[in-house]
Amino acid sequence: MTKPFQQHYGRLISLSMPCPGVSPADLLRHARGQPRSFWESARDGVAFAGMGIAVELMAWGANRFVEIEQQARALFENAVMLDEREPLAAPRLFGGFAFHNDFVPDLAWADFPPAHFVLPHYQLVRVRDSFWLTLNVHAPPGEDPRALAPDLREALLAQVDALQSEPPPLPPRSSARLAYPMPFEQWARSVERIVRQINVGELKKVVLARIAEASFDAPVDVDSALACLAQRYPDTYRFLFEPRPGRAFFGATPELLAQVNGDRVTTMALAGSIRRGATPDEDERLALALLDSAKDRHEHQIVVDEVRNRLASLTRRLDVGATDVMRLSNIQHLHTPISGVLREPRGILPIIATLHPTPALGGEPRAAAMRLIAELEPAPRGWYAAPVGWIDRRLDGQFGVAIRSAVVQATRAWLYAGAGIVAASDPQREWDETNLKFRPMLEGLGHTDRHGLGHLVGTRIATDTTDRHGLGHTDRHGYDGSPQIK
Ligand SMILES: C=C(O[C@H]1C=CC=C(C(=O)O)[C@@H]1O)C(=O)O
Repeated sequence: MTKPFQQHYGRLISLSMPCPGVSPADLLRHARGQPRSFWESARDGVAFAGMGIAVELMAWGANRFVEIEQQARALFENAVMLDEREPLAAPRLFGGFAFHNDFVPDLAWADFPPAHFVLPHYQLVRVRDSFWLTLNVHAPPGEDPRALAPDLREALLAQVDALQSEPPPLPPRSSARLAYPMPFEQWARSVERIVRQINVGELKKVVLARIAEASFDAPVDVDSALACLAQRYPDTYRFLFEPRPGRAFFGATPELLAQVNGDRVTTMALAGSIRRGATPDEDERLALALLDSAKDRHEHQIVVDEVRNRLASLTRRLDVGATDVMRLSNIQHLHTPISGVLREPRGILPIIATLHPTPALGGEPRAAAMRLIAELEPAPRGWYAAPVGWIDRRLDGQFGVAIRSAVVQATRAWLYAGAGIVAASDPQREWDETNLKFRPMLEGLGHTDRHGLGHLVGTRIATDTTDRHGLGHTDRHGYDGSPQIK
């Protein structure tokens, strides 16, 4: 595998230099009209943006995780770093996977193969207050990489210069026309069918999703949408994958699928939801109701148990933290942090392959839930609810679960939202919950917030099942925009 790949592509060479004053958002604006990628992590203050494509990796079918791993290994094995000053500026692949193993791209997803990663030609990283630009190229086979260094440095300097100029203005936004192709009656029938199958013991849980279709008079302005999501949903992972101009998948997900750094793995269970309150008191009452809800606890515990089971044989230590409430502007979720030490560190991809889809997005048992999802959902999920993120040279990386997301084709966008169905689910409540989950992307796309919750910025309150006094923190830190309390 390694050899043919390298013969075909030559050898990867990377060079970085500081790029003061140019943010990842600026790079994206300069890169309009080219392939673009973006990742901003909720918790560690690091953001990446990519422009152009130096290398792309693709794979199909159930084996797509292994094939991307092999291709990434081959790409990075003999890579030459001409500069090693800022580790986060080292080359990184950005991309993601389709939800279903047998996904065949169609309609909305025409430009999204079942697995697709790009190494950007130019890659910018923000690390706290500093900015680094990296140039990734392939030396033709046989070429001495170091001999190319002076030319590459010159090209990189010219790019830093170009990026330091004013980015082009954002176009005016046009308002969305919305359509929801699945009528409530169909949703209700599907929920009832899942509940029946749960009641006869065939299943424990299935996550059912639906779509909102938005159309605009002008091309969808992803840059403004990402800026709005960063402001309104700071406690999320924001991502953009735009392999062709105007063909984009983007979102602001609160859910980390996995992060691997050497032998450390971090993940979470996120399932069980309730709305935000209109006042701090109501908000707190709702958080307590969520923690007390047998239905939501059960829905959540299925995810915790399954993540624990799947990671058990891969880890020599696994810590499941206390369940707390994650608060986002639109919704509150039950959340359990999970972390561990891997027996055999082999990077992020085997972990992703093991975890995807967790019962927060698929169901339990997995195979039966996946069959039912394919049968009941009229349109394919594409990359919705699947892993999206980045892979570094060591094959470590960070992947979110691509929920609170939309796929864009020029003037149209398809938004996705799902809800976990368990025995005690009520069709109307689950439908309302998906409406709450559509809200971030609708806001991002310029649809106004009619529910007046604009003042509630993402916070998290610390609680556990036995000791709820952590809820008191909201009084002191509540609605002031602080990204996280813990
Ligand atoms: C499937 C989605 O959310 C998942 C993540 C958090 C809470 C969920 C729930 O309560 O149903 C879902 O499992 C979605 O946002 O489309």
